[in-house]
Amino acid sequence: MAAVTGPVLSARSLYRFFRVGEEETFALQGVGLDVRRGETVAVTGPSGSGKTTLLNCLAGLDEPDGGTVRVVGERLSHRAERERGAIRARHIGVLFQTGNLLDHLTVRDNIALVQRLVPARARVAPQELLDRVGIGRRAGALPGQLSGGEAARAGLAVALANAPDVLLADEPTGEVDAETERRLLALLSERAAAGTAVVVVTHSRAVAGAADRVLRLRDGRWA
Ligand SMILES: Nc1ncnc2c1ncn2[C@@H]1O[C@H](COP(=O)(O)OP(=O)(O)OP(=O)(O)O)[C@@H](O)[C@H]1O
Repeated sequence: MAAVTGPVLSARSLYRFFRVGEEETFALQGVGLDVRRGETVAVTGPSGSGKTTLLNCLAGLDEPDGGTVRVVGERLSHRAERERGAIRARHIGVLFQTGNLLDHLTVRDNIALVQRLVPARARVAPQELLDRVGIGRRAGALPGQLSGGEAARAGLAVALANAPDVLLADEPTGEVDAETERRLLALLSERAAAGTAVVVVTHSRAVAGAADRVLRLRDGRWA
């Protein structure tokens, strides 16, 4: 792959609005963001300020109504869903609150499946990833057999399975205790040191404190 100079994740002037009946919500109103390799950006903001909408657009899971998203120099926005999916599989690890685990596969097989989607690259074996997030002993469990905190950690392991260029995480430490949060933060900073650009939506002071930059959204704009 050609060396990428400049930001590995770049968003320009993102707009997104939703209409439900007569009601219009302007969820994003001209948001831009550049994240470099190895950089960790924390996004905070009150409920309804647009954090999840922003992550969905950055992940190519949602199309902005205006603006562009580029990942590793490739345009992600305004192209077919199939193409977005291929770019996401190659470059982006996603951990959202809705979960990224398939219910009928064990935790270990969830990681193995994601790893089979893209050609081999420098990545960590499933068991080692699970050991790192502290749930190595639950590798053979089905997602439905995990506690909330264990499921969050399994989700992070899946998101990191392909050593992504970009990690997008929505409240990755929302349901874990302080000791587990420290462990997950150590893993995130290790991945960042290895070159991953990390964007994390969080209400946690510890997570925001560990980030290189903290950005605050309010009513769909940077505050
Ligand atoms: N699919 C949708 N249809 C209609 N409105 C939506 C949709 N998704 C988001 N919204 C609205 O857009 C605004 C931003 O929502 P978003 O989920 O991005 O906020 P958030 O900052 O992530 O909130 P929270 O911290 O509560 O998760 C909210 O007013 C929300 O109701």
